[in-house]
Amino acid sequence: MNKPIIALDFASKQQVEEFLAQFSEPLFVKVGMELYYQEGPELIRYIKSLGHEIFLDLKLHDIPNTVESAMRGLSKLGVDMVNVHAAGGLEMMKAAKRGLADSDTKLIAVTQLTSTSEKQMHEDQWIYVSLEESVLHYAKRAMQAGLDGVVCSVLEAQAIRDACGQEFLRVTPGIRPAAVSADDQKRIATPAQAREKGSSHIVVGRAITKADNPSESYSQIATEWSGHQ
Ligand SMILES: O=c1ccn([C@@H]2O[C@H](COP(=O)(O)O)[C@@H](O)[C@H]2O)c(=O)[nH]1
Repeated sequence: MNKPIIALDFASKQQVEEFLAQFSEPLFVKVGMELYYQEGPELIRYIKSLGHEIFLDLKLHDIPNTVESAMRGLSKLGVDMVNVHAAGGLEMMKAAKRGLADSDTKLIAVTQLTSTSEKQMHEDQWIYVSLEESVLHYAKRAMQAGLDGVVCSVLEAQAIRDACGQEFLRVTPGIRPAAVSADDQKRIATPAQAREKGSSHIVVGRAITKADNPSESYSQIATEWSGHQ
């Protein structure tokens, strides 16, 4: 079972240091826009030096040439996973993959953000199919482009596994243990539901980072996710 991915949604390296000091084991962490835009590649090198795996969640979405060049730069960081928006299209996703050609970094595509409801998708994007159909369409395009998987919610993970196979990654944020607030997330599920419904990875931020005891919260989530309760 893959480790839960902890979203390090912090504003500074100091906050990251204080947070990571509470853990004694190697972790799988996610660095997103908030942290990377403030601390940059140096922070990635620091986290790697501690022995943690890294998902660099920058969600690239631009013309193919720009994305390919950006990915070529990111490939030098030696992170474990990066991503693009599937809405950027097949050619953009293929370009992103070309940019990573000389690295082992896995490339996944965001389908529909877990903060998006079906109603919002209709109103904001004018995509008039069901949310699951839209996510499945993006997943199939990502597979066609040669990507390693997608970011989706737990609610679509099983359908993607059925359509794209077990090896195609289903990385699922929007994870909320029972009784934890949904915040801005719309398509949420518990760690146990993620396991039952076919997620390959779960991404957890505030339920751990804002907990009174983050390492205890992490252990409880990891236990529920693994099914060894
Ligand atoms: O569809 C998506 C894609 C990325 N995210 C990111 O995951 C974490 C979730 O944080 P929580 O505090 O557990 O809600 C956050 O970094 C998002 O940028 C996502 O939520 N949904």
